[in-house]
Amino acid sequence: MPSVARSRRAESASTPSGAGARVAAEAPHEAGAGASSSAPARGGQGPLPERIGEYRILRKLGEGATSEVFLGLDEFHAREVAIKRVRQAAVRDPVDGRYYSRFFAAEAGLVGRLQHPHVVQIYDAVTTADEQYLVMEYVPGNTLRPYCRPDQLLPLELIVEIGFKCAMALGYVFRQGLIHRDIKPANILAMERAGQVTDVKVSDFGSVLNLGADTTQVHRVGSLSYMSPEQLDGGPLSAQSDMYALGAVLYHLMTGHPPVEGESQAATIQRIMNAPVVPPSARRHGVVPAVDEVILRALAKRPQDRYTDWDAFANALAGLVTGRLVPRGNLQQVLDSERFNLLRKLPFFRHFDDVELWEVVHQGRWQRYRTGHKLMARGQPGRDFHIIAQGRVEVWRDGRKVETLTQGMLVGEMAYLAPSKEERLRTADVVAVDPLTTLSFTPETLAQLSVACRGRFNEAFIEVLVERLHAAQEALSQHSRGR
Ligand SMILES: Nc1ncnc2c1ncn2[C@@H]1O[C@H](COP(=O)(O)OP(=O)(O)OP(=O)(O)O)[C@@H](O)[C@H]1O
Repeated sequence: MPSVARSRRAESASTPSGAGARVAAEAPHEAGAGASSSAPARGGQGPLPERIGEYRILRKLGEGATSEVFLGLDEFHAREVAIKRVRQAAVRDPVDGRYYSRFFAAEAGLVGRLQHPHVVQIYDAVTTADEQYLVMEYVPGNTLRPYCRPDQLLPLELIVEIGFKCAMALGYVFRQGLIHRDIKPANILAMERAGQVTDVKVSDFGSVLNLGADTTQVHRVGSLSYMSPEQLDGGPLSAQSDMYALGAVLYHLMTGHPPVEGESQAATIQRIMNAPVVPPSARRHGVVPAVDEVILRALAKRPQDRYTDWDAFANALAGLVTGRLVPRGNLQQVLDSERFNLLRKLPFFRHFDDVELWEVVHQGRWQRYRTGHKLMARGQPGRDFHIIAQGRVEVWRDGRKVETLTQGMLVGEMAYLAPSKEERLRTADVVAVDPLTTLSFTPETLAQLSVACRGRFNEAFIEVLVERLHAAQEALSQHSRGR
């Protein structure tokens, strides 16, 4: 939920709906490295509860202005969950209590609704006489907040990658008719492995604006440093308002400073409305003008000067990676965004939607092979199939080259699709003739995909097989005409 603090100006400003003005004051440089991102405004540090509802509590993960978040065990589904329990003192607050209840209700309204690999899933919302809590997907790691500190900045390329994933996720959210309204580093959870950020998930939908359902609005919800001019002004909100906020988060991650700072809240508000933003390149070595351009466009004062839609913003970010406009730094491996964009171009995946494509990126096995590598040998059993992501292979049978397969084509699917074990033998030798990258699946890894995604694979397989059948018939009829 958004931390709520009062801005004098915001309080005194009129709001069309008559609802109170809510501007969360962010203190950008107080970012701590721990899991807990903000000090509780009210309520104390109670002892760790043993259980919350049906969940066994393992430890505390963090706390915000209005709630505490615990790691719990969902024994029924055998999974760890994050449980966000609203502080009762906050709900009972005579002044702000009703807003806190609204924030809870907003998130509770999204149970089971948002299913995207880069959005934290909300599994359940529970209200009893004594407590209110949300049960969410557990994201092991931290928020992005510590990485805004000038001494802990992430590599540029990773920041752009984070931006791409968040833009895709927020595009998905917007297609559900929702505007997040409180995109800030503390609301983006970073999964970490061995101290490295490996993935991100957008969280905390307490401030969400449901375009289809919300008839009255609480205005000026959000966090000052990342708030768009129109949001601050109580104007109509659009996807471009979240775009501004994401641009501000990326700016902060790149430079260690929010795009606009003032000596006071009033000064910050004044600058957000009027002052030009210092380009990121002036604040971080290695940032090229193309990066400035992408970030500054998201931060344009007028919504119509930002990107027309989320895809355009995501593509502009991806273009920085593919165009090698951000230095590779320590990250030599292929990035998820590159993989995603590569698959998106392949005809095999043309019927997959973004969420399904992300599943493929995450679940498939990506491998590189050198030129000359024998990917498959005739007569050997095989259960996996490969999709050529980059490079070419030659198919040899009886000492004769029968085919050259290129990017986007399938290899080994016949053995994979064969109905019986005896038939699951490779019928040809397959050799890489270029440095090769493939994405492969076995029956086991494919079974881990969602039903919808497996359905897409089946559709694509059928299309490939029908194309092959046509090609074979064509070859046969040519052969018989030639005789
Ligand atoms: N799904 C999750 N998985 C792991 N940790 C989480 C999860 N959700 C929240 N946390 C941790 O709990 C902290 C507080 O969560 P959150 O920001 O949602 O609470 P809040 O009361 O809404 O805070 P605020 O009002 O400051 O935004 C986060 O900063 C994060 O460290």
